[in-house]
Amino acid sequence: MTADPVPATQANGSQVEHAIDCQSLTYSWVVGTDPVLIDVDLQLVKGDRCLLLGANGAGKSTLLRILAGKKLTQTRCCKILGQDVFMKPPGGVVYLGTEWSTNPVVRSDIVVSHFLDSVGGYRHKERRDRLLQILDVDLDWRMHQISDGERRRVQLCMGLMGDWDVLLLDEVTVDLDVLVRADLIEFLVSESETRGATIVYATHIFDGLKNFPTKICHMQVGSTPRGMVPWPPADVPSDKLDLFTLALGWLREDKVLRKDKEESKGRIRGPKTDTKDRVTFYQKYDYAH
Ligand SMILES: Nc1ncnc2c1ncn2[C@@H]1O[C@H](COP(=O)(O)OP(=O)(O)OP(=O)(O)O)[C@@H](O)[C@H]1O
Repeated sequence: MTADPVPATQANGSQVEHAIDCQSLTYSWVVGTDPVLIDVDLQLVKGDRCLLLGANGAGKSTLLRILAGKKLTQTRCCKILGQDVFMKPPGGVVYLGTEWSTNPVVRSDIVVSHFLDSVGGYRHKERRDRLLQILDVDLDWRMHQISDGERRRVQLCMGLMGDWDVLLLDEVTVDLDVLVRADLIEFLVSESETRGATIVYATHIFDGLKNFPTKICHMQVGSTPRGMVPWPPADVPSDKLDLFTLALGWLREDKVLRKDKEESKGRIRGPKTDTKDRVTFYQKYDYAH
């Protein structure tokens, strides 16, 4: 049993009210195996918009799923709006991930207006109608006859039409066309600026995002060594801000680190040509033909 996380303190001695407060989170998918998250810290105040940036397999989705209360962790170190995300999940937290669109229910013959009503759309008519416009959704679409991007737009409308305070977005904008994506980003910025909504957004696509984040969290092979990096950086003029170049530099660093880490455990990616008794796929293919 570990102690509760320590609340941060401001310069004047008062405690900061965190919207998300995750400290020293370590997590293994299978107990007793190597952790995929090691001492992860993620602390955001209301109104923050955090870009979660890292290589494939770095642990972004795992972290977002834990924050969404979908995974039981051995230590109690994640709070949202002051409440333990698993033991006492707070209201107002929306998690949107890619797995939703593979659910057979959302690919069945159901009209979008019925679908949205079935998840409470009639209770949030004003916001639902605003989102229908931003996301350019046709209420007469049938869920089994629409494209992946159109289905994603319905998912976003469904997720965002209620009263949410914290939004956890896991790469769900990847199949949106650029116009819908740009309008959605603008909507999210206005939600955080006007009513203090807090957003964590994991993505590999940085187009049109340079004015989105207030903080960047670099997830490096399961850790967060840089903490919360303020964005935009004070010393860089706005025409020189470049998320893509920043990400590329960090991911090159991560690749070396991950390789060293894996090699120290005897794991090597790529073709297996390093041992005497092991033949590669191509060698096997040659023998067989
Ligand atoms: N169900 C699972 N069981 C065991 N290990 C898993 C499981 N899901 C993910 N992992 C492992 O956890 C690590 C982190 O995966 P995660 O999906 O969080 O990465 P990610 O940063 O979101 O990657 P991507 O950018 O590819 O979405 C990976 O090494 C992955 O192999």
